Amino acid sequence: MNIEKYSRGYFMPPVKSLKWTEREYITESPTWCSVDLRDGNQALVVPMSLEEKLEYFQLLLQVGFKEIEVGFPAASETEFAFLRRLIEQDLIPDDVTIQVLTQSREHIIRKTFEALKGVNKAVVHLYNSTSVAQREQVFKKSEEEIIDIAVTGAKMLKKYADETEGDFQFQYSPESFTGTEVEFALDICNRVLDIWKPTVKNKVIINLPATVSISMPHVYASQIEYMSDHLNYRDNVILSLHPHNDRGTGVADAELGMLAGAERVEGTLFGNGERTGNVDIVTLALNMFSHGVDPKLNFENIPKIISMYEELTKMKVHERHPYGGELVFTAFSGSHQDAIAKGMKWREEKECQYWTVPYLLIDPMDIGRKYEGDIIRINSQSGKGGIGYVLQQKYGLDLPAEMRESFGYSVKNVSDRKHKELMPNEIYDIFINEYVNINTPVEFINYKFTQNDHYETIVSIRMKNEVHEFNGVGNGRLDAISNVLQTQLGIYYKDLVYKEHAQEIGSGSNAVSYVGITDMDGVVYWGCGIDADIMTSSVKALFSAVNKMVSSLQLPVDKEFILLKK
Ligand SMILES: CC(=O)SCCNC(=O)CCNC(=O)[C@H](O)C(C)(C)COP(=O)(O)OP(=O)(O)OC[C@H]1O[C@@H](n2cnc3c(N)ncnc32)[C@H](O)[C@@H]1OP(=O)(O)O
Ligand SMILES: CC(C)C(=O)C(=O)O
Repeated sequence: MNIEKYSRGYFMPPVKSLKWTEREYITESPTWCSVDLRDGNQALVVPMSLEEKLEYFQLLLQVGFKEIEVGFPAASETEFAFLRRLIEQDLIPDDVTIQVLTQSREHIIRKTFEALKGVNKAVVHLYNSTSVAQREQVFKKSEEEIIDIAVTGAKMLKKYADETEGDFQFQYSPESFTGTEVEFALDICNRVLDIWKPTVKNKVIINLPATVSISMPHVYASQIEYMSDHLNYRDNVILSLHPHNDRGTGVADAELGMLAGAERVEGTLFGNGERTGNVDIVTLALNMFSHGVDPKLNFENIPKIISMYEELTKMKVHERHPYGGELVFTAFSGSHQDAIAKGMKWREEKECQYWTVPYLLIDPMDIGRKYEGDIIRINSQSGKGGIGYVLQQKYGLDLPAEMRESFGYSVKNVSDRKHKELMPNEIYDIFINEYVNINTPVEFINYKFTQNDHYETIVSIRMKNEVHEFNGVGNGRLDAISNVLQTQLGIYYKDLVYKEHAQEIGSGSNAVSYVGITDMDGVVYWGCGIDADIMTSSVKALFSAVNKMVSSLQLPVDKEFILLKK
């Protein structure tokens, strides 16, 4: 690769400006300005139609934006008509301020104010490019001539605003700020401010865009801090950021920029915008949770926001997109699933105030995602914790820890062989087929018990189509039946373990029992019984475990019953 072709194209402030490094976190949310309908829209393959813009505008209102750049009215008929529609049909709520963008060219400014006629209030946003590259290559102008574009535009805005009814606030962006010498950017902004003379009542927005992000975020933060410290009329200036994401650091730029003194951020939903996009306001806003700060935007139903966004922009939210992506709350891998399942249980038991579940930055439910099917999904990388969690959450089956392990391997193997993710119903089917009410080759039919100082049983068992009755005794009922299996059928095992619970999910409320037995070589076999009757469920669990052992050891079953060598 031809690395000699590249070098740094940004400028550090003339004096080091690093106070932001000492601020640990953001203490309040900035003023958000959505530029979806302008910067986002201008980057779409097919910009939105008027009706689509109207629908998107409603979406932005629902999310809670109070400042919305609605377009570049001089750009096209649709842009112009959209603004007219908003004004004429009184679609702008009183607590929302719309914003429009204009170049510093008189016919464009005139058209912009024509489009604004009748508006109650609006931000009029003037820009011109200031970077070395743009001055030299695009405008072919000196610094003074570039300043003149800005100053002339600022004067024109003032003139047209004076001639037009409505409250107008002004915004200026030294476009391509990140490629501009910081002193020059400061000078041009101050020259514009001198024209507009901001007051407490009518503050001016100075917007410092990372039009193209060309440095690491700490450089941008230092540039912002320097500007914040040296701008004239600072108390009457709202310092705004407009990061793009060329280096993949749009969010970092915005966060460090806020630490450095910015009070406002322009961005878009899911980061739509020119090239790699504008900074993603969904991410920035939800990141506020990690500072314990209320972002004052409502993303309670992110699935609905995504579906509207995708429909209107024809863009896709990537599966790994922070917060919004389909897979961002999903763990496939075993150790993550195990930690999440334990963390969720801990949270339930301890009634924790703060969200601390491992691997999950926020509670997915807070943004309209669900636990079921979202958090833990199963493939060949999964483990017993996650697989057990799915069975428990979806089907109310709380397997003993040791059984989870053995079942976990069965499920992983199926997923590995089939080379696919397994859905909860497939996992359930594997469980039912492998463990529940297994009745071949030794089929449990029924039992009777009598109780003295011990239990006596008569148990009916079918083998090879013939039903036999056996008598047995034991300390408990399950023990009595287990003794029949061992002493009369010759199916020997040891270390019987047992667990049961009510199945609260699904139809009816069945009892679920789990039995583990160990053969003479130390191999453990598990079975499960599900039945309306708790005793029957435990007997079925025992027979299931026994049948698994008989089948695995290929023990002969005939009229003479099973004769074990050991
Ligand atoms: C970083 C950003 O996102 S900035 C916003 C960019 N958005 C858009 O461009 C979308 C909407 N734009 C448009 O529809 C059109 O570009 C219009 C209507 C604004 C202007 O259209 P046109 O005049 O036909 O074409 P074009 O945009 O190519 O104009 C370029 C001219 O404007 C000048 N120019 C560009 N930006 C500015 C500015 N901010 N202020 C003053 N002049 C400017 C250029 O130097 C060039 O001048 P030249 O003709 O002397 O060479
Ligand atoms: C108009 C300005 C703010 C812009 O969109 C940019 O610089 O990216």
